[in-house]
Parts: sequence; C-alpha cells; structure tokens
Amino acid sequence: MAHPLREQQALAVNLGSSSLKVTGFAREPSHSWEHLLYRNWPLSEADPEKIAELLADSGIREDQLLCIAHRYVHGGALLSRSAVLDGDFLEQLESTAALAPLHNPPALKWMRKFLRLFPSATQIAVADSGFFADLPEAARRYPLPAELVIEHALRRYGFHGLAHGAMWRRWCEITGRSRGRLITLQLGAGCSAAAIKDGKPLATSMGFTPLEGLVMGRRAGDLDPGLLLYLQQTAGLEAAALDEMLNRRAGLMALAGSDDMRTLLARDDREAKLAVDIFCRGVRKYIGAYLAELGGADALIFSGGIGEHQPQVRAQILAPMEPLGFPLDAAGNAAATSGEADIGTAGADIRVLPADEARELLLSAEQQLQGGGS
Ligand SMILES: Nc1ncnc2c1ncn2[C@@H]1O[C@H](COP(=O)(O)OP(=O)(O)O)[C@@H](O)[C@H]1O
Ligand SMILES: CC(=O)OP(=O)(O)O
Ligand SMILES: [Mg+2]
Repeated sequence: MAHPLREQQALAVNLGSSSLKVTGFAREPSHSWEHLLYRNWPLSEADPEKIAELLADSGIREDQLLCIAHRYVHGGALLSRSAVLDGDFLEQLESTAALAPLHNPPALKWMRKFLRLFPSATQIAVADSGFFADLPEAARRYPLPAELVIEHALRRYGFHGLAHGAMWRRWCEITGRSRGRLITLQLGAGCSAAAIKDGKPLATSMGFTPLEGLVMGRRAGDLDPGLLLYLQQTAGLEAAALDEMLNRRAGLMALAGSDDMRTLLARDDREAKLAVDIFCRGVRKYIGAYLAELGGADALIFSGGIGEHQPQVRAQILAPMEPLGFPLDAAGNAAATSGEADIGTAGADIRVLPADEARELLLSAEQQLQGGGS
C-alpha cells in the first residue's frame, strides 16, 4: 500500500499573458512536494476537457488534492496576498480586470473552469504582486499628488513576484546563503527586473500595472507619459485604442512584427536586430540602476522563456557591462539553453535559474491553508 502522504497531491495553475502552465505535485514521505507533472499550453490551445483528461491520466484525483493554487496578477489595493477562491474573491477580482487586461480576465475564466472541474477541491488564489507588498515606500510611491495617490491606491505594486521570489529562494538553496544582493531578471512574454537584498525586494521595474519597465513581447515598457497625452489629445486616440496599443501592439511586436524572441533571433533583417538591441538595452538600463541601488550585486539571475533559453540575448545584455564585473563564461552561456546553469566566469555569480513559480504558488497556498496568509 502506498504511504498515505504520497497520496497527497496539489495543483498549481499559472496563467501568463502567453500561456497556461499547470503543475501537479505529490507529497513525499519526507513532507516535501515533488513535481508529478508539468504542462505548458499556449493560451489559444488550452482546453479544459483535455486538461482534465491529462490530469486524470497522470493519476491526479480530486479526493487527494490538498489544494489547487491559482496565480492572479493584479488584485488592486484590496487583494494583495492569497485568499480562498470563493464568490466574493471572484467578484473582487472582476472589479480589477482593467488593471491587468492581459491577465485578470483569462485568469478569472480559468479559475471558474477549475472550480467546475474540481468542485470539491480547496482552491486558493495567490497574488503575483505579494512578494512586493512591502516594497520600501521610496520605491513604491509615485511622485503624484497625495489625494490622487490615496483615492486611487496609486503605487508600484510590482508583478512576477512569484518568479523573483522563486529565484531568490533557489539561489539561497544552491549557495547555502541566506543573505546577499541579487538582481533578478524575469524575461518571458512579460519582462521585469528586481533588486533584492537579504530576501527583501528593494525595487522592481513593473509598477501600478504590468505595463511599466522593460520592453516586452507586446508591451512597450517605460514611455514618456507626455507621448500618451499627445496621442490622446492631438492624434485622437481614445482610451480603448490606447489600451489596445499599449497591451497588445507595442514592444517587440511593434518593432519587428513578432512577439517571439525565437523568431526575431532567427531573422537577419534590420528590424529584428533593432528590436533585440532595444530589448537588451532596456534590460541593461535596469541592471545598471539596480547595481547602483544595491551598491553592487552578489549575483545576477536570468529566468523566463527568454532568460532561460536564449544565450544570445543574455550575452548581448551583458557584453558592454563586462568592465563592471560581470564577465560571462562564453561557452557555458552558449550551452545553457534549458535548466539551471552557472554562466559567470572569474568569480562572477551569473546564473540561469528557471523560476519555479508553481512551487511558490503552492507554498503560499499552504500558508493560507494553515491560517497564515502570505
Ligand atoms: N526556447 C524557448 N521556449 C519557450 N519560449 C521561449 C524560448 N525562447 C524564447 N522564448 C520566449 O519566451 C516567451 C515565453 O516566456 P514565458 O516565461 O514562458 O511566458 P509567460 O509570460 O507566458 O509565462 C515566448 O514569447 C518567447 O518569446
Ligand atoms: C505579470 C506578467 O506580465 O506576467 P507574464 O509574463 O506571465 O505575462
Ligand atoms: Mg510567466
């Protein structure tokens, strides 16, 4: 007979702007959670019936599920941590859909599908911004009038918190350290950077919404706000058109007609090269800012679809920075196309650490179940 603890299972559901990632876990007798299955569907191909079939075939059983942990990106001022996924929560999340139009509406849709697929399982929603909830005031405050800041809860929320938190956790596990200054780079469909000191984030590039910061697949990142005023007042773009442009038609897509870094790197034309160049300059700008903020860094960590799989992008980001003390091991970097890798040379700690967002989801959900929230 199987050990009863082995029978305990959990699911993590990670809705990103380009994909739906489902991870199944089984609890080992040692109490640690081990991955049982992992699947990543492009959002357009994710189908609840097929997911249910895959989970059943993989031995996932509803009566064995401790919980299903869902990622939600933006809960506004009222939802900033984890919570049981009930009617009240769904209603609240619905009211903040406009804050993360690429994420919240599909996340709500998939939460409802999972509630239908697993009606008796405990389902927990975990905030992607939770890691940044206690950003220092100077890092989270926008220099805008106080009455507006208060009325509309304007602050830097920060996103990809599961990813940045996972990179910090893994770096500590590997190095045996619990203190240090990290610059973590989550480069996927959405992209962000964070400065972390002793496990606490000091700064991050995403802001009030996931539009700020780095150039992304379909988002521009930092822009002059005057440009948006001009487009609205002089060029006649209405709010809906601006929203559509900023969330779906900007970034790499606008620069070179594709939001997929693989496609751009395989091309040899001027537009594709310019897009990659602008992308890399943006990441470098934040690394520079965070080196200054942290007073140097003990390690630089890459993650996300691009950060994990694209040595050329990592090399292009770091090449001009070599005199600052971040020399890449060229061969090690070139060979690092999936999984963890140590890619620095001459004592520089530069790593690829695929962020285990699913584990972070599960750990936060467990904390919520134990009454601690997170
Ligand atoms: N080998 C690769 N496999 C998957 N994605 C890759 C690869 N190389 C580059 N990418 C880029 O990573 C992006 C997806 O990153 P990911 O972190 O999975 O996205 P999401 O934001 O949906 O979680 C793709 O849009 C693509 O541009
Ligand atoms: C917050 C965000 O942009 O997430 P993703 O990269 O998964 O789309
Ligand atoms: Mg993601």
